[in-house]
Amino acid sequence: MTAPGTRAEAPAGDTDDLDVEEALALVREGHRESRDDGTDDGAGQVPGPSPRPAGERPAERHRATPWPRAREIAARAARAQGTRGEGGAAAGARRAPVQVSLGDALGLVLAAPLDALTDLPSFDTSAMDGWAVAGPGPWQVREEGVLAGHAQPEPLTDGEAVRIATGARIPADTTAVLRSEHGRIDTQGRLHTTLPHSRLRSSGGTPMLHHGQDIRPRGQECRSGDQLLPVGTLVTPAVLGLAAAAGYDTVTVVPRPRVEVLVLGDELLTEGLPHDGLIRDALGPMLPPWLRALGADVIAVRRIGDDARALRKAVTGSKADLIVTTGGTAAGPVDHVHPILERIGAELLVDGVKVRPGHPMLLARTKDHQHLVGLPGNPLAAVSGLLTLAEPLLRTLAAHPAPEPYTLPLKEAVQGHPYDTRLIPVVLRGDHAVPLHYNGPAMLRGVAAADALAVVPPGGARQGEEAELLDLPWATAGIGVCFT
Ligand SMILES: Nc1nc2c(c(=O)[nH]1)N[C@H]1C(S)=C(S)[C@@H](COP(=O)(O)OP(=O)(O)OC[C@H]3O[C@@H](n4cnc5c(N)ncnc54)[C@H](O)[C@@H]3O)O[C@H]1N2
Ligand code: MOO
Repeated sequence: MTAPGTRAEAPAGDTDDLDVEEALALVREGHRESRDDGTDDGAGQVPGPSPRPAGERPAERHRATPWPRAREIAARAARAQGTRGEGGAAAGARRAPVQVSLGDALGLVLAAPLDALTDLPSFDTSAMDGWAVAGPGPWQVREEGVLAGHAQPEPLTDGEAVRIATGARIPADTTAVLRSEHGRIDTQGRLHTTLPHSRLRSSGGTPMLHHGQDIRPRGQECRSGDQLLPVGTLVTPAVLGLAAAAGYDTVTVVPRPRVEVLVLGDELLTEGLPHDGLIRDALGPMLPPWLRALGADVIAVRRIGDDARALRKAVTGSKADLIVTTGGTAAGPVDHVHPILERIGAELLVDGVKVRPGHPMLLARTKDHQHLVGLPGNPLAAVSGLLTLAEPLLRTLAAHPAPEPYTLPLKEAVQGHPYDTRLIPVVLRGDHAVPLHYNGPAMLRGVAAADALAVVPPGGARQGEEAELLDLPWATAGIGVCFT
């Protein structure tokens, strides 16, 4: 299969390729070989297989969910709201549909069909600038012309013409519109057609325009009440245009899922250079726009530190449909996410995923109509959790269709994890996915230059092997479109 969009069509050696080369050079610089002890830091291509990856608790392997299954669970979890248990019937109590103005509807999904509120066009309309004519020519031309937006003009009588603009109302008894480039007015003020004979129909030896030519009849596109678009349609700029043309001021849509981000960790700085063991918070700036690109309304970003009580209060007090936490998912002394979830009686739907990076990610139902995705603190592991758990869940909540899966051959072999799926940042060049370096769990350098993440199955992938790709939102939709 080929990648969607223009990337696959880019001919080798064009300027797009230069951009990609620059990106590749950037992320390849300083390339080091992977360590062979299985604790690769990701600066090299990929780690070698490791029989027991560092830091993994033995019990975790039993609990961890295979990566494809984790995505399915996340996608279904939002549908099963109101029903305890992961499977839950699709009794999906989604939030009630809302009416929003056209200006606020972009990127949302129609919750009611878009039925025409009027005929389109709503009156017989001239398709061209020229003359409305009645009967065969030549025609006597009226003094007053008809412009778009004007009142209904007087009916024409046979042998009469009136100057008319594109979009203007057609006078009653008009037989055709003669385009301005196809007419000539003689010295007596009579209009003649200059159309070549082959374009004319003969009627009783008199040349005639085709009946109805260049007239858009009322209801040509739709009649009032016709369904223009079904429930589930994504509101694009074209849908906004159609809705406006069909008489809508507001549309009924599935509301944006409300998301609250809780950033955990006492070691995080929000400005300046890292110092004294403190580091910059990379997730606070990254997650809100990324979540918005996934269709969410980010209602709050809170910094909780490593304070268990504050975390509990923030979770239990949240009005969001989805709470996203960062860090604190592992088993360290200040990793509070699991204990808090247990204490508040949350139901763990996914507790660890067989994916690298990001295996400690989790998904819980905190209460009816509310879920929590726990992203690991390592930044690329957090990206992995975002795409594995948050993206499918938000997609269901927002009623967005699942993207069509697609694959591309890998330009280079990628070593795999022995048991787990790997997600590797890639750039898409021509019809190949080129794996990027700096793909370690704590690194964003690779993904910041990437177009997509390649899904590498347990055991790895050979050079030329087709790999499933998860597009990054800005690589397909453009930065201006998707962050509304
Ligand atoms: N005993 C175990 N230790 C660890 C395991 C494990 O299974 N058992 N898993 C390792 C893996 S894999 C990951 S990933 C991390 C996940 O850890 P947490 O989710 O608990 O995250 P933290 O410990 O809070 O942080 C990990 C790492 O990431 C840095 N961090 C945290 N938040 C941010 C942020 N907003 N911006 C930038 N960097 C952040 C943090 O300083 C740590 O360096 O656990 C392993 N350990
Ligand atoms: O391997 Mo972790 O899941 O460092 O990201």
